[in-house]
Order: sequence, then C-alpha cells, then structure tokens
Amino acid sequence: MSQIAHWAVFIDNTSDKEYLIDSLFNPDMPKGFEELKGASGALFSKLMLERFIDEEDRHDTKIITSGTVQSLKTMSSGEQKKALLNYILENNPDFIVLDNPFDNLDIASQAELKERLEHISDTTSLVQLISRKRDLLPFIDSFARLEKRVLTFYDDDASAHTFRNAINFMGAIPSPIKQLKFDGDTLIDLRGINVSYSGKPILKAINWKIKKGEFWQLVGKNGSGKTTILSMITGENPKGYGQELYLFGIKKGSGESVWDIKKHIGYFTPSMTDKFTGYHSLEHMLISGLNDSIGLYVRPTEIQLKVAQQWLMLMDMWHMKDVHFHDLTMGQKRMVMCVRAMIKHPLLLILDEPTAGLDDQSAAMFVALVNKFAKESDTAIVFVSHRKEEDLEPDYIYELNTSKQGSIGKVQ
Ligand SMILES: Nc1ncnc2c1ncn2[C@@H]1O[C@H](COP(=O)(O)OP(=O)(O)OP(=O)(O)O)[C@@H](O)[C@H]1O
Repeated sequence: MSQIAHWAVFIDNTSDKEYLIDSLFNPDMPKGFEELKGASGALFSKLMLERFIDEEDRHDTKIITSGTVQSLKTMSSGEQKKALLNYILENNPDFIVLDNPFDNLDIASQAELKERLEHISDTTSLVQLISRKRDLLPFIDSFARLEKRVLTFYDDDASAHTFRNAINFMGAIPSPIKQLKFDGDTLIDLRGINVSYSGKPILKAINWKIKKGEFWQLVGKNGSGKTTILSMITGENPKGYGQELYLFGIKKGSGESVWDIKKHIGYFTPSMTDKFTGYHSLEHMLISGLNDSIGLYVRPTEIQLKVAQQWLMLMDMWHMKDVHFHDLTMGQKRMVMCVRAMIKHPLLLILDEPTAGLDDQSAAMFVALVNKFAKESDTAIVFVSHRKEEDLEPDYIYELNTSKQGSIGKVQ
C-alpha cells in the first residue's frame, strides 16, 4: 500500500554487522540504500540499550525511561525493548535500523512488536538486520545478504538466506581434567521461594530441584522472572537470604561465599561475549575457563593445553588456535565462550538465551553442541530460551506462568 521502502539484510556468522550499521548512519549510505540519503535514522538494537543502561547508571539519570519509576537496568528484556521503541518513535526518525528486533522476546511480545512495526512501516522506512529467517517482517520486499563487509542484493528472501547445514563434531566431548566433587544428588533446591520488588510480587512459592546431570530448559514470558530465578541459583540475589534456598547442599546465608557457589557453575550469556575486548588467543581463552578468569595470566600446564586441543579439534577450530579471540566472527566467539563455560565440566552449566543474535546455522550448531554435552557429561544444564529451539533435547522444561501474586512454576 505504501511507497515507503523497507529492506531485510540477512546476517550470518561472517557478517561485519557493526560496519554495516556504521555505514547506514554515514551520510554517504551504502549502495542499495540511496533512498535514505539525507534521511534521519535511529538504531533499535541491544547495543543501544546497553549504552543507555550504562549512561543511566553512570550519570544516575533516566533517558529513555523518564516516565517511569523503575530504572532501565532492572526491567525485563521485553520492557526494555518497548521503552527503547517508544523513545525512538518520539523522535520521529525517517528510518529505523532494527538489529534482530525479536531476540529475547517471548511469543506474545514478538507478535505485539510485529504488529507495531507493521503500523510504523506505513510512515517510516525499516531496515531489518535478520539472523533467523522466521523473523522476517512480511511487508519487506528488498533483500540483501551481508558477507564480511560485502552487501549483495537478491530478488527474494530465500536466495538471500544461507543455511549450509552439516553439523559435524569430530569425536566425543573431552573429559574434565578433574571431576568436581559433590556428594549429594540435588544440586539446587528452591523450596517455596518468593520474590517481590517494591511490593510487586515476581516469584510465588517456587519449588524447583535440579539434580546432577539433568538437562532443563527454563521458559516463561518476558518479565516472568527467569533472570530473577537464575540470580537465586547463582547465589547473587540478596532476596535469597532467610528463604529455603539450598545451593550445592548449603543453605543460602549460612556463611558460604559467592565463590563457594560460583566454582561449581559454568555460566554463559551472549553479552559476556559481546562486551569482551581483550587480546587473547582462542586457545588461551578456552584454558582460562579452567582457571575461572577471563584471559590467561599464568602459564598453562601440559594437560590444560591438551584438553584445549581436544575441544578445538572437536569444534574443527584447531587450525585457529592462535587467532585472537577479538578477530573471530560473532558466532565463533559465542561457541568459544560456551565451550569455555563447559571446559571444566561444572556441576551446573547455565546458558542464558545463548542463541540470541545467532544465525540459523550457528544456532543449530550451538544447540547440537549443548545436546551433545548433556548426553556425554555429568553436568546439569539450565538452558533459558524464548525461542522454540526445535532440536534442543532437554529432559524437563520448567515453566514460569505469570499471575497477580507472582509467577508460579510448573514442570512440563
Ligand atoms: N531490581 C529490580 N527492581 C525492580 N524490579 C525488578 C528488579 N529486577 C527485576 N525486576 C522486575 O521483575 C520482573 C521479572 O524480571 P526478570 O528480568 O527476572 O524477568 P525475565 O523473565 O528474565 O524477563 P525477560 O525474558 O524479558 O528477560 C520484571 O517485571 C522486572 O521489571
């Protein structure tokens, strides 16, 4: 109906997305986007949100949440995205670059955002940077693919999207250097846990036992309290004090240190990767997972080098062992950081929205790796995800269902 132009640019593991974003905000505009020359643009992305969160934190001001009491940092992903879109629209841009807008959103919020974008598309040009094909906005009719820094335009979405398939891991998961000791069977035990913030109930009487070697998926709508539960499990949330919360056999608040808990846990969330800027080789990044530090400050032992080699061979990355982590593609960085979290075979591995921002190919590879790890190790896994990762094979699903009294948990 409208004459407004819209684009989808398929991004994969190799794409230099930051370069494209920069050029879309440069007066020269990349080839194919000449219609946007001289137009005012805005960026809707996770990175923008992180910048606003930092700004708000540093200056103790509110920029995009000025109409609310709550700070941006403490909002759920869905709430943050809504706040950012409202802020962008107040400034009436001619075009909006949407960097994987549906990541981290639950199904209802995705549908709501899709509808809003459809409405906005009548008056504003949209450039969707897209990693997962099913996210494609239906009104878009120009398609491109970004490989490294090269943009190629195609007649249809199917040609612009690549999926190479073939996920080949060579051999079994390497054994741990030393098996972490834990005598009991139940790693995490939440008994009737309640959490509320400023009088607003978030979690209601949560009962959840995670036992050795179990593979869990944690699901729930935006704002249902998934991050809050994770902060209970990692011992970081002070609201755990005085409650029946048992972490690796120790009741929260009985003199344990955060370190006592953390040493049992491997943790991965994409923002860890995206913020990391050190110059370390791929091999050293992996080995640092054995020392619980980022980067490597002590000389690795022979056995550590051997285990890193086995993992790199499994992932077909051995030939890249000396490459700087910094120079890897985003998908490769994620894989490396995930393996880094696994390498010591923690008692519990927490993966918080690990596939957000990954293209279909990388996400499939990531899911296959996690399934393999679940099968071949004694580590318990909690995989938090909104998306249906069709190929994920959890033993159980823990679902949070919101209610006025706070979210109630259910094992599916
Ligand atoms: N420190 C805090 N102060 C006030 N409210 C908070 C705080 N932390 C979380 N909340 C609120 O608690 C609710 C649950 O947030 P949480 O981040 O745990 O949800 P979530 O399920 O992880 O959401 P998402 O999937 O969007 O990341 C949200 O409404 C959030 O705004």
